[in-house]
Amino acid sequence: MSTPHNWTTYTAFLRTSRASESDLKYFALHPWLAPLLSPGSPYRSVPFFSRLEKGENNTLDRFFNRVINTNDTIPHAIALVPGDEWLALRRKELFASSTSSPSSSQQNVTGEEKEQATTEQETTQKAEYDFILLTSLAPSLSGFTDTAHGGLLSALFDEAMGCCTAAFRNDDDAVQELFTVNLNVTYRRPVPLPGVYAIRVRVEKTEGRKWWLKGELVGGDGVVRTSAESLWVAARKGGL
Ligand SMILES: CCCCCCCCCCCCCC(=O)SCCNC(=O)CCNC(=O)[C@H](O)C(C)(C)COP(=O)(O)OP(=O)(O)OC[C@H]1O[C@@H](n2cnc3c(N)ncnc32)[C@H](O)[C@@H]1OP(=O)(O)O
Repeated sequence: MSTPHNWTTYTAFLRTSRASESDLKYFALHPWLAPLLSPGSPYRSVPFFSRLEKGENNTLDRFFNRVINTNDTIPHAIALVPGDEWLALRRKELFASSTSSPSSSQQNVTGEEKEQATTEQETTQKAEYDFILLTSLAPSLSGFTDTAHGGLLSALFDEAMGCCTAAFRNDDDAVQELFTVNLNVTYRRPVPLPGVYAIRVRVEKTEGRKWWLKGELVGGDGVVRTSAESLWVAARKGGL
């Protein structure tokens, strides 16, 4: 077991963490990932939160941080997140008309503010996706021969989407924890093993306690092999 990561809040974790040199070196070997990892990229490379050890007495994320955190399952995984400025603009965009705004200061965005946000978007580096998971998938994740198991792919989408929603919640947030209530995965093409893949996800819209997300998995050939749509619901205030 590795040393537990010393995180306090997810926002602080995103701001202060950097993906490990060994993971970065590994993914940099794949030329198709260069635009995402280069200094000019709109994304920052951070550790994949779910993969971090949370401590012997903390059972959070055990599936991701222990069971499939091995050389013959997922040897390498990192997350790419947009810069703070772009995330702030996306927050404004997503919660402008929603009652599930992540903080009271972001509620009731006026037309003028929307216009300002649009101008800011033109000057801030645009990120097409809200969260990207780069992952290597090793042979022991097979269902059919040398092919990733569909259930594993669903779990990867679920986790990437969960991390994506977490980035939009502020630490002092009125929004409660979010849960997947529906995850619809379309298996378009087999996902060969071993391989390196990007799972890129985006929040499509929010409405009250409900958040809709979309995602797709691609490899170096750019073919969308799997896609997913999900609905997340924020727990009622005061807990479940
Ligand atoms: C430090 C932080 C770390 C951050 C890192 C994060 C990484 C995390 C990664 C984690 C990744 C792992 C993630 C996982 O694996 S999460 C594990 C899998 N998910 C669950 O276990 C969730 C189980 N479900 C529940 O507990 C309840 O349903 C909750 C509490 C979520 C809502 O129950 P609640 O009683 O409060 O709400 P409601 O029933 O009134 O519904 C509310 C609204 O939603 C609509 N609705 C509901 N269901 C569906 C449906 N299926 N299709 C369409 N619509 C649906 C419903 O009609 C209603 O709409 P409206 O009538 O209001 O219009």
